[in-house]
Amino acid sequence: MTSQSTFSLPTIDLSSPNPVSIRQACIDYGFFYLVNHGLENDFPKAFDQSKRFFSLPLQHKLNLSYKEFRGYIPLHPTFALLGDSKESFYIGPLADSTNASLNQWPSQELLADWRPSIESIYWKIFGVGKKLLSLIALSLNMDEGFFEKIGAINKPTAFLRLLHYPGEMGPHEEICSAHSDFGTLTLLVTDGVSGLQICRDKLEEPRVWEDVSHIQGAFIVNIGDLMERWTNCLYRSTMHRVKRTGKERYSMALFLDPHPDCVVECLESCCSETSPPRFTPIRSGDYMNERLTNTTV
Ligand SMILES: O=C(O)CCC(=O)C(=O)O
Ligand SMILES: [Fe+2]
Repeated sequence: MTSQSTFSLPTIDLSSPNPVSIRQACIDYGFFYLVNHGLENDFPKAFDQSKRFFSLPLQHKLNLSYKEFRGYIPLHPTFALLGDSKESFYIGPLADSTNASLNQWPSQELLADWRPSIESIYWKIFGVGKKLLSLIALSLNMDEGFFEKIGAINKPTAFLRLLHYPGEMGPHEEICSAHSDFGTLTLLVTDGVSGLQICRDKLEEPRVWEDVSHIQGAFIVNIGDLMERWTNCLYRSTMHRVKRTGKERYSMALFLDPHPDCVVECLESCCSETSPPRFTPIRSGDYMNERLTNTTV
């Protein structure tokens, strides 16, 4: 596998957004930096909270072990066949009154004020994602409220994933294996330690991996597989991974996923007689369950 380092993703400025630039970034890369989103000062606080959690003794973390797609996944769990060197903690949809109780939280005695801090960052990132999704609708020549109307965002099913890569030098080159994200859109923040790479052409052999450099205070946004389906592959869900550097690393990602009952089918503006829909319509919940159940990432 080769890798190039002279590479820069497009930058979208949320304080003066231009749907044409968003469209181009999604067509060319499926990845872009998002700046001037207003959360720059929240990132260090969010990482402090993440470090507090991952610094807990293992047994406390294991008491919150992953179930129903929520909770703690330790280093090298048995299902991580690919041997990723990371531990993670998932927080599921907060607005969903039936399922919010499935979330697992460390007790107030163990980590005072952790839950409200994490809930606060969840909602703040969610707000940015919602704004971005209305711009993405405009970039596709749809009404700005389109995704909200069809249930892609109004009953949010967003998952927040806190990640910690301890920096141990294991046998694998990848500490987060190559994958594409499943849902609509992902907003990622890293602590600046390098390692994130994208592969712009997943069919090319051998794969060419390009380093995504860090921009202080920026989100790294990427298109997910369901958005690729909605847009008939006009917008790309680009494969990415984290390469081992031997350095400890923290990141966090908010995955915006449609409501389970939302049917994902080719957008009117993305198909024509000469470019018919490539995918059959699918209920988001069925698609996500299948992908989440079979994932090793
Ligand atoms: O840690 C990173 O920078 C990437 C994480 C990622 O791609 C994911 O959680 O889907
Ligand atoms: Fe990802």
